[in-house]
Amino acid sequence: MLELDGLTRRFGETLAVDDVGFEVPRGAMTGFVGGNGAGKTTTMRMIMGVLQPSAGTVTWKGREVTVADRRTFGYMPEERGLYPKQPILDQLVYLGRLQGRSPEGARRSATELLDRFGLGDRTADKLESLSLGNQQRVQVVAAVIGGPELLVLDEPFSGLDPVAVDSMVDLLREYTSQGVPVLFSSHQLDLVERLCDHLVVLAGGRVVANGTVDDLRRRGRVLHRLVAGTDAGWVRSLPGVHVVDVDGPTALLDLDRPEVTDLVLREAMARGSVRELAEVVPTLSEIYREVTS
Ligand SMILES: Nc1ncnc2c1ncn2[C@@H]1O[C@H](COP(=O)(O)OP(=O)(O)OP(=O)(O)O)[C@@H](O)[C@H]1O
Repeated sequence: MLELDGLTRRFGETLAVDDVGFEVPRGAMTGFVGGNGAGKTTTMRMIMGVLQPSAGTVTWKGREVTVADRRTFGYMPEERGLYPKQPILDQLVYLGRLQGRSPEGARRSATELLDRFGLGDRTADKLESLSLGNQQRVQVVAAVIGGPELLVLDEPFSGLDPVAVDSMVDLLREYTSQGVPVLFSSHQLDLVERLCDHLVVLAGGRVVANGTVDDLRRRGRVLHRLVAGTDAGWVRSLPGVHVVDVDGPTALLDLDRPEVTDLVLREAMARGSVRELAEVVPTLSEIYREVTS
């Protein structure tokens, strides 16, 4: 498990990362979200040792992370790390060797991974000759080529088409199923909602939410949708009911207490039929807006 504690980074007057603490558990996918400039990249750079923290610690497997530990981490930096003018396979083999793989092992893994991403016939091409999405796929291969114990990926899904997203998701799930903790940043909340076991939301350099997606949903405001047989305007007069919206027979309600659901149901039945009375659980986008506003 990776743990950050009190991690802080200043750039002159700018407090880019402010007392950030969270865990990236084993075998789980942790989504790292936040608006532009929230501090995600700076945090990831401190995890990887590319930037020194102004304060705080990064702990790996219960002790302060070392240079040797970081060699076992797979990293996909925001600025991407590969050389545009070098052949793809050569670079990947080189990186694999830097991370302790044998030349044959690195070549075999790189070829298999490139095949998987549909790039098996491009191995001798220069990186710059690939489309941006395909370059991105190669960058991910570079992050995993050493057989990482932890993956830190800065916006790995940006610019990928849906097929490439699915290949990447499958690949990352293979790592989490082997126990590898994965931390990735993204602005694509639908994807984060689909993928993540665990979520950390950053705003203005601080952690404003941290937990499983289900936890955060439960903490959000759960509304109820009533679809009555006829106009539902009468709900306005019920005690304990705050009407968010009424449109003909459909009403969106904020109830004071769970028991108020029974009252709404009884009243609706007494006035005719009830087509639906259901909880409306907030989406991740709604929770995100709430915690970052
Ligand atoms: N090298 C640097 N020198 C000065 N300020 C920096 C530096 N790197 C980052 N910052 C500032 O730190 C803050 C956090 O930036 P960071 O890149 O970590 O955010 P981010 O959440 O990754 O944003 P984005 O989603 O736009 O990539 C910003 O105000 C940024 O301008």
